[in-house]
Amino acid sequence: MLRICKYLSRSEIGQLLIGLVFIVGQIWFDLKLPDYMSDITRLVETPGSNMHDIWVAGGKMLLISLGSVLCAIATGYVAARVGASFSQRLRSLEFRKVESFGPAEMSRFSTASLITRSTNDITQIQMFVTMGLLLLVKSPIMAVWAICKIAGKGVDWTIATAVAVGVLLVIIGALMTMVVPKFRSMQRLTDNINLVARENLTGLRVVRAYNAEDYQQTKYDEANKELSDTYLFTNRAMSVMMPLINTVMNGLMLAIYWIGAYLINSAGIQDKLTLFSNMVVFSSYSVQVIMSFLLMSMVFVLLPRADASADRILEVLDTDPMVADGAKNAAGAADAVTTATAAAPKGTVEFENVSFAYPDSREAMLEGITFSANPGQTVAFIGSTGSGKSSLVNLVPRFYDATEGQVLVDGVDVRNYTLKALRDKIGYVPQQSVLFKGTVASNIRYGDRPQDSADVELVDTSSIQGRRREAELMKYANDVQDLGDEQQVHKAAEVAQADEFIETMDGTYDAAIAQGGSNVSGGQKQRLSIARAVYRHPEILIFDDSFSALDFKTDRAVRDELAKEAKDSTKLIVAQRIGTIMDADRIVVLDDGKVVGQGTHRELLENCSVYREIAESQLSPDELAA
Ligand SMILES: Nc1ncnc2c1ncn2[C@@H]1O[C@H](COP(=O)(O)OP(=O)(O)OP(=O)(O)O)[C@@H](O)[C@H]1O
Repeated sequence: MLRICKYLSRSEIGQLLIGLVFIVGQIWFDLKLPDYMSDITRLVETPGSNMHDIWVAGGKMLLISLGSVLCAIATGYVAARVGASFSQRLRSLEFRKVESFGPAEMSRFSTASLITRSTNDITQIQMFVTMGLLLLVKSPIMAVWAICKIAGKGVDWTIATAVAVGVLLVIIGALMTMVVPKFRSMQRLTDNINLVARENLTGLRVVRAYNAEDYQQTKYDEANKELSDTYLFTNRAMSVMMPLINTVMNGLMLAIYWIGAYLINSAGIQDKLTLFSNMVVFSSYSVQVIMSFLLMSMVFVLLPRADASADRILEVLDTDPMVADGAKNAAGAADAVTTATAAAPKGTVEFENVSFAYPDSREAMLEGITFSANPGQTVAFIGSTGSGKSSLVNLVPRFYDATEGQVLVDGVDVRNYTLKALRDKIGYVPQQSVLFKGTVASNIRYGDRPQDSADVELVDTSSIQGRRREAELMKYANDVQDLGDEQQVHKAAEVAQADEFIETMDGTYDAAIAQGGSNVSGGQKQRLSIARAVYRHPEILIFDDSFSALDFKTDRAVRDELAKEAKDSTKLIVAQRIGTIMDADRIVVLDDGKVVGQGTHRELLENCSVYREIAESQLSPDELAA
């Protein structure tokens, strides 16, 4: 928990210190009250006291109570402010970190867990900062202060209070031993329930089609029951805490008055009044002592969960992605990039004896891959399912790094580029098209522009200047989003053969796209994904089986348009259909992670048996002979 505090900003630490002053003020006011109570008791008991003096003492008590309330409000205000801005920063930091993660880190954490970590876990931290941190500070100060106030006012009463505190500590200790491990497991169970719910929602159609609702329901019920049982256990255990503490508190009162009665009874007439007044004061302070332990026990309820959450958040924040920024790896990478870029023509892609194994696998998936693609050329990859085509093209934008050999773009090892510089050169169309909630146009002009900076500034929203800066940045981001060049958006859609169906949509380019593109067809999604890549005018276009959902005619039309409009871009195309790639300048045939043939369609038909088999299974004898 302490480690996460290093993410507190200076202004937040300052505000917490101000909060501390208010807490001390509140305690001072609270502990001042019994003094006036004692005065009033003495005045009431003393024959001939002036009524005016009692009113004055009562008035002071009221003012002191008001002071305590004001301090409590101020403390709550400061704590809420710090809690909100701190959790906002943690969420932003976690989001940034997750954005830098590659597939390896994503599979290590799982999407469901990352969502819980940036929502539920951060809420635990926020709750702790807003409530727990103050209690953590307040309760010991209050306990020590109250004990100092009663020290020396009566040995018997002090012993009774010490016994009550001892009993209280045993109760709290026993309860905490039972519930803390459960509190810790709660976050993991929340992950689990998110995982099951997410899987069910994303696979809803399959679940329905296979009548698997009962199966999913059982899975969800199991996860749900486990979480509910844990909640129930902890809440039941905690529900006995309050009555027990109340019993201890009432028992202590009883003991103080009982002891008091004995003491007053056996005291001389002149000491009776002092003893009585001491007893009243003592009982008030002992309540404060017990209250401070009660507050401490509340801290123990919040702390274990916040502590577990802090560990989970830090686990994400401390993870360095396997694919690191080039500038960090190689000193002077920027120079290397500039020099090499000047030397090699833009858009060159070379694989030099590249081997690759997935992080969780010992066997190499790709072995000894060597080929090159010159600017403007189309290089296609074909091979049976699982032969490693996607794994190969994924090495260019560095979703993974080669385990051996080198992948070079424009003559420079991709590991030497900053990720932004490298990815600015690339337009990537994934195997499964991904669209984002927004409009058709916002999906086509999606992404950073090359001139944009790599990182958005992380502002400190705990200060007024920070919140102003945040508003400015958000306004800028919104303005920039609306800026895209309309003509280029239309042109990209034309190249991807998406313009026709966009024109028929309600609102055309401003038509709404639902989350994940669920309101357009698979082929339409693919075309919009292609348009998004084309819009960037990148040096290198990567199509990972991106024509599979297109009919033959559209497939042909897209390739013709690409040849015209993106003639300067190097195109790497992964495909299953021979028809899609037979015009490519070079076709690389993969089998079980190795290159088994390279050349043009004609050359491969003659000298690559794997290619010939694929071709014969897809083309008619006339087409083969053509
Ligand atoms: N993230 C991963 N972790 C471990 N192994 C993986 C991962 N992704 C793919 N593989 C394995 O790598 C092999 C090649 O997968 P890849 O997706 O590159 O094949 P592909 O040729 O593109 O197949 P397809 O034509 O079906 O898309 C497969 O055997 C697959 O099981």
